[in-house]
Amino acid sequence: MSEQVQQESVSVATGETLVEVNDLKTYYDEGGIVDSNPVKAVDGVDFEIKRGETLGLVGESGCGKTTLGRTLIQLEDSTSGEVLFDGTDVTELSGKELKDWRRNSQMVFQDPESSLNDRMTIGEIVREPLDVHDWNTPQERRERVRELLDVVGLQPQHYYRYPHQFSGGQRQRIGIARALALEPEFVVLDEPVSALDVSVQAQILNLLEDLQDEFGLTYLFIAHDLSVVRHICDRVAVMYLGNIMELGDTEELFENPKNPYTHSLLSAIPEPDPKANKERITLRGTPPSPRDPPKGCPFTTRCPMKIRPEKYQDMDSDVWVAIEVFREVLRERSRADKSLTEQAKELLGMETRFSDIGEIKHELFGDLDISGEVERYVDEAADHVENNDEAEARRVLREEFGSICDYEKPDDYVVSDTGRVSHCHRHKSEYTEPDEFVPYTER
Ligand SMILES: Nc1ncnc2c1ncn2[C@@H]1O[C@H](COP(=O)(O)OP(=O)(O)OP(=O)(O)O)[C@@H](O)[C@H]1O
Repeated sequence: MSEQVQQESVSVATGETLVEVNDLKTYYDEGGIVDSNPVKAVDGVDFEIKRGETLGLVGESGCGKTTLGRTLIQLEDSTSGEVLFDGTDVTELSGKELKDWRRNSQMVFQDPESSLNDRMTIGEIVREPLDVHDWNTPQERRERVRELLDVVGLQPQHYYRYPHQFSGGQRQRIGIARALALEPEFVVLDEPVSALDVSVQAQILNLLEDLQDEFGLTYLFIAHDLSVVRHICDRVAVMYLGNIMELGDTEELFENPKNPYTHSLLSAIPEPDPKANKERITLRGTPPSPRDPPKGCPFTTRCPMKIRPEKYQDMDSDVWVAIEVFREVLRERSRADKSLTEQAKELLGMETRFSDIGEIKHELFGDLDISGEVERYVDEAADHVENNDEAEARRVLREEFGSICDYEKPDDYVVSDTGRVSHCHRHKSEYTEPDEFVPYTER
């Protein structure tokens, strides 16, 4: 490690807020398609990142993690809301102010294979941000690059080599050196080790931890590998369909998840001890389209702990699950694009692949003992489907079987002494808490 870089290392007052995010939304509106809804990639999130901490961001593919990371550092324009860095709303910055601020926050990408320009030498790649920001003299820039190569464990003579001459782990070191060139305070690490061999992953994670201590960096660590997150993050945010469902201290959250979605996500981790008798929640179906998310809780269509309407509190779990699946099937059908042929067949009153609702009903309810009342609503919905009015079918079922989870967005509830928050109606005093509730699918 060079002298100069060591002198530049900083001590940070951990615990203070560096980034404050208020009701942030990032929608992608591709335009062009008439009446198409925007993709609500980030749909109203509130949280803070403390100076010097590593905040993990986890969730299934497509839930909005990368978009959120990119929006925080203004690589993506937000639709509304605030991103305050040290109190300044960076969504309001433009021109020179934005360019100056950008030095402060950088990103390391998942795939070191494609994120480095193969036609540039390593020296040029790492120097580029210094050139863009006209940092000091050309001589000092070259010096700085050599220091940075040293800092990330590469050799000064690598300056004139090209990315293809390096292994995946080394290329990620180059990406990290480049991100650190302008001495940022905040770095978004977007799946920084997912593309690497397991043996190399540990080296890069150690490097990131050392650099954090050395330079007082604050990280947003995006990942879908939960064991990596557990190892490296101080706190974790669990994201689903553009929302943060739970956020809190890593160990606490892994040991005792409070939100039904966190429960489901964690129960999917393979148990190292095969004898351990861990409950496994299998999530039904796929997340809804971010163009048309549920009106109430984002997780309502798949939640194994969904609140039932008062009237159906004592309903058999199998019947409840069948109704939920039936509703899901109808939603899925409305999502599937009907081909022009199918639309034509429908207009001509011919059979289409969308007309097998009787079979679906039989599959779901055939073996169950359902009450006359439930049967009436299911039949009514099926009739609407047969008459090509799927929207009406969904409405009938929503009105009868819908609950607060379908109609109202939950608040964020503080669920532990350390300030963990969870986004779920079950934290209201009148309902059973998620961690005391046996999922319907487990009964
Ligand atoms: N530039 C874009 N234009 C339109 N839609 C986009 C764009 N980028 C992302 N999306 C959509 O926004 C949603 C969130 O995507 P994002 O990449 O942020 O999710 P992610 O959680 O990072 O996924 P992954 O883990 O697969 O990287 C997805 O539905 C995605 O298809």
